[in-house]
Amino acid sequence: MNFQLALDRLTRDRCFQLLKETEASIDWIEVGTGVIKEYGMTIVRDIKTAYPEKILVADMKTCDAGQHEAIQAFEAGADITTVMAFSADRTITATLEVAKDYGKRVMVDLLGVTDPSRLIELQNLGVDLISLHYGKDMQLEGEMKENLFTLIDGLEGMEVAIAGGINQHSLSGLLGKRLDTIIIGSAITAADNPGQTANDMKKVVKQYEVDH
Ligand SMILES: O=C(CO)[C@H](O)[C@H](O)COP(=O)(O)O
Repeated sequence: MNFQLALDRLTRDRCFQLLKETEASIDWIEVGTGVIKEYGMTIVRDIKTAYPEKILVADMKTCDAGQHEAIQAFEAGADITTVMAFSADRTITATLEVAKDYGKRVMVDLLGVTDPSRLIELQNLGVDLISLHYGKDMQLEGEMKENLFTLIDGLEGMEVAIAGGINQHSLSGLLGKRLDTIIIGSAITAADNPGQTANDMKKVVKQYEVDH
């Protein structure tokens, strides 16, 4: 299972400091949407240059102009760019076409999607990587709900990531689910000791994998 660190609502210096502290525990680095809005594609480029061996996810949250934004992300060194599932099909296929040209990937963010039939449509469009997402603002109403998983009931042939307020307490409840990537942001980035927290959370995942 991949462990993805989401860098959100942080300064550039703090992003690099956090990466230094957590790099041994993380597999994928996500440059968060707000960080990209603040610093542009330069920070995606600079993080990829500093950590070329890590898979870099540019959380572009594209919802239109798919071709243009996918080119921006991949030219900056992203390995994966994100697109919103509610976008027009043409937006999604445009990003997939660019990803194919670059030999890169698209992660489709399911934020706001409640109808499982959209998953079938996405699969038919050629999507092979999705993220279940319980949004930052939704988190103000409580923790991620179990019904998020009904979207992927019986789904095969797609890699699944999950994000949304996952912390040390909720992590273990996710480990039995069919997940390929666990995305963790503030539980690590706002921790007193981010390096230790990332290490502890990664250990829980690794131990689960050894036991199952
Ligand atoms: O995409 C995001 C917000 O839109 C975040 O990257 C994702 O929610 C993970 O961060 P956190 O663990 O703090 O919720």
